Amino acid sequence: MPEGQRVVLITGCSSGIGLAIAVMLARDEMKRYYGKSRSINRSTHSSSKFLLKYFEAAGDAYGKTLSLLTLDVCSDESVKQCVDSIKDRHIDILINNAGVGLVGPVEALSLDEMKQVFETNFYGVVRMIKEVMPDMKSRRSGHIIVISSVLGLHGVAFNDVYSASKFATEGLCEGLAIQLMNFNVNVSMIEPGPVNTEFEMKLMTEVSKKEFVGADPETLDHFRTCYLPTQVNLFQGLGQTPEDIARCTKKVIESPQPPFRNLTNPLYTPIVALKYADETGSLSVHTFYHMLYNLGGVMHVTVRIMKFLSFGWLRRRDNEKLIL
Ligand SMILES: NC(=O)C1=CN([C@@H]2O[C@H](COP(=O)(O)OP(=O)(O)OC[C@H]3O[C@@H](n4cnc5c(N)ncnc54)[C@H](OP(=O)(O)O)[C@@H]3O)[C@@H](O)[C@H]2O)C=CC1
Ligand SMILES: CC1=C(/C=C/C(C)=C/C=C/C(C)=C/C=O)C(C)(C)CCC1
Repeated sequence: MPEGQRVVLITGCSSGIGLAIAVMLARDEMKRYYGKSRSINRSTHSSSKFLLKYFEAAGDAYGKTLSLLTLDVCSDESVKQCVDSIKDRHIDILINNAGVGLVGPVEALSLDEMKQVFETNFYGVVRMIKEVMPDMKSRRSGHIIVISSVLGLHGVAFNDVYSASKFATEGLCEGLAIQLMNFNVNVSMIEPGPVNTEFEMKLMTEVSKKEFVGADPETLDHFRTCYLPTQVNLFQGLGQTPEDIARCTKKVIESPQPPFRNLTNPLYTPIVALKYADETGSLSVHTFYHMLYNLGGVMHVTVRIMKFLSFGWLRRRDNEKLIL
């Protein structure tokens, strides 16, 4: 690896945001990054299909500034093997991106499903950090990045467990960010709203297969006729691309003083701000209730309201360029 290059380990690169970040860093025109990306983790995945997509996206960066490793963030052994396989275990930037979603009424979800979400989204991050952080501390240099979510900052109906896993990760990292300042190690959260990746498709496929036994008919009706159409409209109306998130992540990596919190979607910022505008929580709970149950059927109106609200917000931010 040439002098001055920084080693980046990104988890969950077979698709979406992880793949976009890996490709963007590997193609850095100044060749400042050498990427180690986690590849195939499960037998359910068609590895040849994935590799084809990966090679296509990486182009001639593959093998030069990008290579693939196998990693399952749910396995202690796999995490250790992956980090051990890197020369001198030297990782400058760890990007925790691997994650899974879960939607549906809580009473109809099994504890096993919930544990799997925490195993990946929370303990997966804990495992990676435990393996990489001690070396960063002793070198007194490093950057830990987590692809969190706006759902790590506020709850959304029927996303309760996914949101809880991201809140847990935010709590973990907020504490670490403070401790690690003594060791010159930075911690940054990237907090996207909806992003158009396979994530939503995977959720919708799961939903179509489930009967949600245990939920009463009224709740199930709210889920199917209010929530799901709202989610679809929101992804269409406000969804960012994985490349948008990759650009934001690269900007955070390259910042001399990387911020801890990084919302990626200015259109979504007012939604998050509601929570902080009223410390009792009533403002956000009541607003979300009305947006879902009274305006859900006309979600395009809600999206317009969100764009309108963010317009005032954006005028105060001189570096954003947005077409509404
Ligand atoms: N899409 C969205 O709207 C948003 C996504 N996020 C977050 O962004 C991150 C990336 O999601 P996104 O790109 O959208 O979704 P994708 O489903 O496209 O990508 C998720 C990636 O995580 C990998 N992964 C899942 N489980 C494991 C595991 N046990 N070990 C290693 N890798 C694993 C998947 O690999 P494989 O398929 O092989 O299992 C896949 O590469 C997630 O943390 C998600 O929570 C945050 C906000 C919004
Ligand atoms: C229903 C509903 C909402 C839905 C938000 C959603 C569905 C966000 C999804 C974010 C994702 C998928 C993040 C991934 O990490 C709003 C806008 C808060 C307004 C109130 C009603």
